[in-house]
Amino acid sequence: MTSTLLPGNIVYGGPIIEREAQDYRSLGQFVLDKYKGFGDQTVLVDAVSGAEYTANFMHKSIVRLAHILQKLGVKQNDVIGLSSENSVNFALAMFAGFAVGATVAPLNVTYSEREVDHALNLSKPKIIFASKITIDRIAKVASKNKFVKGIIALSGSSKNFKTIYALNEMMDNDKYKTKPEFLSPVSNKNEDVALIVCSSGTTGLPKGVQLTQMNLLATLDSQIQPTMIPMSEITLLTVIPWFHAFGCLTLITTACMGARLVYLPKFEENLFLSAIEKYRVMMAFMVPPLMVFLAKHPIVEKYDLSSLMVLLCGAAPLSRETEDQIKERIGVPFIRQGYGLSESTLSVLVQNDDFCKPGSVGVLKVGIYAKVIDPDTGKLLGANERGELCFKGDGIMKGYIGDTKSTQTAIKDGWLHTGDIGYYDDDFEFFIVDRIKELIKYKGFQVPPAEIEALLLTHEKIKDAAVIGKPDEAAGELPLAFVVKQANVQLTENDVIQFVNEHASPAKRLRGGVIFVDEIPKNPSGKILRRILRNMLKKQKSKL
Ligand SMILES: Nc1ncnc2c1ncn2[C@@H]1O[C@H](COP(=O)(O)OP(=O)(O)OP(=O)(O)O)[C@@H](O)[C@H]1O
Ligand SMILES: O=C(O)[C@H]1CSC(c2nc3ccc(O)cc3s2)=N1
Ligand SMILES: [Mg+2]
Repeated sequence: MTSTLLPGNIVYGGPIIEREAQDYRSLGQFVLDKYKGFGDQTVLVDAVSGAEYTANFMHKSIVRLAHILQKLGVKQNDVIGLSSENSVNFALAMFAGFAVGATVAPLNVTYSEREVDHALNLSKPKIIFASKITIDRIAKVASKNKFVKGIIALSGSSKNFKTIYALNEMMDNDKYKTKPEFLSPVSNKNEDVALIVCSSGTTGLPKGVQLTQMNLLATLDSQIQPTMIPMSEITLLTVIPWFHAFGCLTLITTACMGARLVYLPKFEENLFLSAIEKYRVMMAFMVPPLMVFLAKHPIVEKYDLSSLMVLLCGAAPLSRETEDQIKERIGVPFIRQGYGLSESTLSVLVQNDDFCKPGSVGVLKVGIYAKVIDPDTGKLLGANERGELCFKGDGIMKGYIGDTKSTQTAIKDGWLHTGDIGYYDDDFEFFIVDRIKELIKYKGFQVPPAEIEALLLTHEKIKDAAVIGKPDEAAGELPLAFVVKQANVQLTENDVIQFVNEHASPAKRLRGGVIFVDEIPKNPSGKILRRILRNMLKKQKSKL
């Protein structure tokens, strides 16, 4: 599939050839029918317990839970919160929510009480599913928010809320005896919101991104394309949290494709590697910190990772050097980088066999339009010109919940303005430079921190790195690096500064200095938390 250039420098990924999901009455019905069709195939594997779940089991359990939700009074377009680590119950709760036509709002499990309160007040769920690691916090915050009527414990329990139901009791209780089938209500596909995902909160407070039934169904149609190997024979691995758009959408798409998805509730070095070995994983969903781990960590050598055919990486910048190191070290034949946002449902750009230049994020997916504009003047730019990336298409969100102002800034004439700077080359292959908000301004030069970070990661004594702008009266900002050393190595500030001087243009030199740290703060989807680094810098300065 090759992109085409439309009048006015608009690039188009081509039409979706086969419509299937979009013609369904609802997302919930589509998932139910798919699971039913996959019969006794194993579709989910818990890599910690080793438990395996068939599509029949999923179908039966979703039908039962959907009936239970109805008996608890959940109606079409009611909102259901979902706060859990990756687990089979997460999947059941979400798909049962879809089955009754509810809006599912996954919540980040690492949120503090204050953040949970913010997120709940965006989506205002009537019922919340919570697991043992989050239920106390959820219950406490829910008890202060009248719109929450009940909590369903996926595991664990809490005394902080009066109406708590235990999932396993309800699933076994005869009182809830149900029919073997469930008919999902017909949805108003362009209006009804299926999912509210929270954006990562990299640039401010997380926003509640509303994805409609159509956003999801059309995205499924663009994903479900014939593959060389039947999907039923493909084993995938994911550790990306399902509460995040990337994790959540990959769960939904793999469920509808009938692949075997091995999941981990959280990242643990040995478990991640042993799961690949044990289940002969062919494809894994990755974020850059996981890629750096595969490229650099000594224990990787102890495992047989020869089954790995494809690594799919997104959510933050991945350098070509890391890509090369992985290819060399473990011989994974294909690394496919993609680019997406919570606001775009899943990725809008992804590499394929024909378009996979090192460091690129690939080409437009079918159904997606793109344009690059000058962020200051709004002027349309052409090939090889850097500017703000904007996207249009069926996956673009309906808007941010309860925030018309931000929605109007983000979507203009149907175009999603991403806040990311990038360009496409003569083959319409895209490259991300950095976020507009994160560019360092040194004497009028725009310095992308991601580029210096990628360079630092090539240094064999550097385990991890992050770069920010240090405020400076004369120059505006000076690039400053936070560096994590590899274990037991000698490395000085001057070594790092010299290394960058040798390999980068003058504006990128680390004139702001180097700070050695034990760890780079990142969120669960692998994004560097620059706010925390800026605060660390401020504190250091006030100590001096
Ligand atoms: N392959 C990639 N390379 C570089 N950046 C990427 C890639 N994929 C995603 N991103 C970044 O992730 C962003 C989308 O992430 P997400 O929707 O999770 O929230 P966020 O933008 O980090 O947070 P918030 O919008 O709340 O500030 C994109 O705008 C882009 O900056
Ligand atoms: O579509 C794919 O094959 C994979 C390759 S990487 C990818 C995505 N990356 C992101 C990043 C942020 C986000 O909100 C969604 C996605 S999907 N999708
Ligand atoms: Mg964003």
